[in-house]
Amino acid sequence: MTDRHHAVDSAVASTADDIAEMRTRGAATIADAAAGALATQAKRSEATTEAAFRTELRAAAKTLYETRPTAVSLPNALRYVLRGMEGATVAELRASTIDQAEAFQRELAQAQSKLGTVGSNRLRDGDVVMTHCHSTDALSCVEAALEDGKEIEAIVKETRPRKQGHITARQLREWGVPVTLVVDNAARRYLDRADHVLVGADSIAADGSVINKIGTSGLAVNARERGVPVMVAAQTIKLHPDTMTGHTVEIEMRAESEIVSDDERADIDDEYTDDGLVVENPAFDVTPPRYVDAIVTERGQYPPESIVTLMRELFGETTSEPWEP
Ligand SMILES: O=P(O)(O)OC[C@H]1O[C@H](OP(=O)(O)O)[C@H](O)[C@@H]1O
Repeated sequence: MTDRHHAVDSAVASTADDIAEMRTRGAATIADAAAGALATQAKRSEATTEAAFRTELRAAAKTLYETRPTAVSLPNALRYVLRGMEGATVAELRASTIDQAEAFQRELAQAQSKLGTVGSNRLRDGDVVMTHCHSTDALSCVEAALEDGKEIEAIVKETRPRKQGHITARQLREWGVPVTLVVDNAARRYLDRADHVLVGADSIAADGSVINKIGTSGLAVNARERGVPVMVAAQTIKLHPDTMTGHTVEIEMRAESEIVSDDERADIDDEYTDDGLVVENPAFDVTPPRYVDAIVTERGQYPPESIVTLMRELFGETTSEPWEP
């Protein structure tokens, strides 16, 4: 273990593990957990100098950052908290970091609720929404519509391989929403009954492309062909500032064991010695802006092509790694 790893609190390491293993998942939830972990690091730090405290917090941020690559809400959360780390003494640094993390978590919750209000204005009484994966931002739009007294129904895609659609279905049922759960391959057939496709996002690129759970792009193309509008619910924490300077968003490749067991693999091809059978498991895909009707944020709704103006306003032109001063 390096000194850097020694400095990272065990609670931070455990939060990082939870994110990597998807026990904590969903872009907004990951951001909230990461900010909370930095606050914990600040609270528990035994650093005696300002420099040591800063080093510890940056090491904690790096540990959290290295868990999953696609949802930009994670580095955006880390950057937000570390930028608020101010003071000339350890006590001041500790207090400012904790305050900033708590402010971040408060703003995250408020943003989601504001976004929900904006998104719910697009939903009419009696509408049917088709969902993909589980997005708290997308669900906040349904929740706000229900609070307005609108009746909403849902067609929920299962979302292989991890079946986050079950989480969506459970939440919607708790709210009393009639749910039809379908396998992913049934989506096109059920689009005939849908008034909206409603999904979240892990990252939004400067050109308005939406990076979300694998299968979103195919759904959006089918929805366009069927004339069903596609609404993406994404707080501004999902805007990916690096894409303004030409960077692309890394798509996470997850373990093949999420798709096939060892036995299933051996059943297909038991020749482990060659590379004849390759199993790939990308967690996300990219939906081009022309298939998206609106990106709904806490700052209002945007056509995807104009999201870059909001991105520039919020993040400026340049970015750095979250732990860089
Ligand atoms: O922030 P909220 O809207 O909750 O979720 C946003 C997105 O995060 C999820 O990723 P995963 O399940 O962590 O791979 C889904 O792709 C979902 O659309």
